[in-house]
Amino acid sequence: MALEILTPQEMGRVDRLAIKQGPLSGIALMERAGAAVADIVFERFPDAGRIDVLCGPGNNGGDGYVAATILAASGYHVALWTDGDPRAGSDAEIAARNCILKRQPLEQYQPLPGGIVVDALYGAGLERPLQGTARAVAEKVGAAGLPVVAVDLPSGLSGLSGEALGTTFRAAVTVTFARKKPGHLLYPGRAFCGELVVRDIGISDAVVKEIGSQTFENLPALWIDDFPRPPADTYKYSRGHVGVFSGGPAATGAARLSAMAAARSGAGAVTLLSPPASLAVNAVHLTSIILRRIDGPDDAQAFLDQRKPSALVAGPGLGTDNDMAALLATVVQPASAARRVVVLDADALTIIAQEPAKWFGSFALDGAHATILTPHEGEFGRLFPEIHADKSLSKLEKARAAAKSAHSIIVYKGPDTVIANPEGRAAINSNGTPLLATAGSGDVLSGIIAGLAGQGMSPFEAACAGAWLHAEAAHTFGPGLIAEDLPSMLPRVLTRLLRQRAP
Ligand SMILES: NC(=O)C1=CN([C@@H]2O[C@H](COP(=O)(O)OP(=O)(O)OC[C@H]3O[C@@H](n4cnc5c(N)ncnc54)[C@H](OP(=O)(O)O)[C@@H]3O)[C@@H](O)[C@H]2O)[C@@H](O)CC1
Ligand SMILES: [K+]
Repeated sequence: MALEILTPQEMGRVDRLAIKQGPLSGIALMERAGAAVADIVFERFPDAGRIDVLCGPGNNGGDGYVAATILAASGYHVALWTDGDPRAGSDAEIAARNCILKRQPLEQYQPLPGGIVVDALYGAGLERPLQGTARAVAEKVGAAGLPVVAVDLPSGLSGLSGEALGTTFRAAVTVTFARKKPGHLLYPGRAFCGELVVRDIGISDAVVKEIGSQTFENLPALWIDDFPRPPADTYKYSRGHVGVFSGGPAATGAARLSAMAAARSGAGAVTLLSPPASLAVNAVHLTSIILRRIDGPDDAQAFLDQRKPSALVAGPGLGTDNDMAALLATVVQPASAARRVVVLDADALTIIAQEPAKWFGSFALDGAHATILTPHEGEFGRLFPEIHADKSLSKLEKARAAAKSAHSIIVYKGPDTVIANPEGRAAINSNGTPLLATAGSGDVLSGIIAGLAGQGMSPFEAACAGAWLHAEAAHTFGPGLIAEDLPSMLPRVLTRLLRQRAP
């Protein structure tokens, strides 16, 4: 499965390399791209009374000329509207020359009921907000509510960031070529794209590989080979031992959600580390989860030394007072011998945000240990205020910059969660659901990630798999979901996932 995500710039390099290596020329690729667009119109709108194809001056417009020619030859009533002439010497100029339809000036276009619009104004080359006629037409089409088939990207949308640069077409279907672009998966771009279809236009996987993209769609193929597979002779502690820190008696539920999620993810043993005041309430609610009293950093250290947990979760319901900061300092120090992954969320992130430089300096990431931070939007802003405020960076680039500066894996949560490591590898999650916007959902995610990392999955892969499983569990439960339901959905999701895996 093709997992790479290409920035518009990388896609340009892929196009050029494919053309250079052959056998397909630029115009041959464009003919395939235009044909793919026409195909989607046939499939999705077989009864369209009228098709208005809007062509810009670049190669995106070139795809439009090709699609218009094919649609007209197939008997559709097609009208062609152009915003200037195609650039001289471009493949679009060849496509326009081969198009027998009469060109009409875009400023004369008026949306008509019953029609559909093919938006081939701007694609990967869009560099600034739509202006003048293009902008007015985008507004008119939006107001008329006509179905739009966008070529490569809805015009007005940044393929790099998913931001609307200004007025933007809103597509029912977007047809892109070879690979997805970040703007197709990052919000608000994902919403502007409607249904996203990726079509092969004859660019080989080898050419894409040569570009060396470090961004991937977060699908099981990205991490399934590293997914925990316990050997037949395993025992509970060799299946991973996760420690989860509980806070005071008023907020114990969050840590229990994490603990249960770690257990349901396959960790062989999970210990809830509880302050004395919370022992009774935690005990009432726990059965298979081990409960251990932790009265300050020395007890925490003793647990780490004796039990050598392979993963820890700290933050959910932890509290933010000085005692908890001292406890956290013990938790995050690199383990000397044991391999350990520490997942930090919620209150732990609040503590860290008070002195980020100090904490980030102590986060090890050397293959044996790793720190994984799972901030939502607000937490990300407090942890990384400068990166967060930098309007020139996309969410993807922000996650990467944060991972580098914090020496950590970052799970930048949201409807388009981005997972990044300090070396620049990143994945964009594409199965998010609004069902996950519910209290306690993040605590479950931390637990799943720790559960997987605790079983020996590489930390970046564990973070990616955790984000995917979390959303999949929500989809599986459906409406009415509360965080408690997520761990109990995991067995079903895992069964489905592992059934697909090759033996
Ligand atoms: N053979 C190939 O390579 C293949 C390419 N393919 C297709 O090509 C598309 C990329 O083509 P592209 O690079 O020509 O970019 P495109 O989006 O058409 O913009 C063109 C120019 O418009 C300008 N401009 C920018 N913003 C503007 C604005 N707001 N308002 C006004 N003008 C604006 C800017 O030029 P400038 O005015 O700055 O000189 C920019 O360079 C890609 O999306 C895919 O559909 C496929 O067919 C596969 C084969
Ligand atoms: K477009």
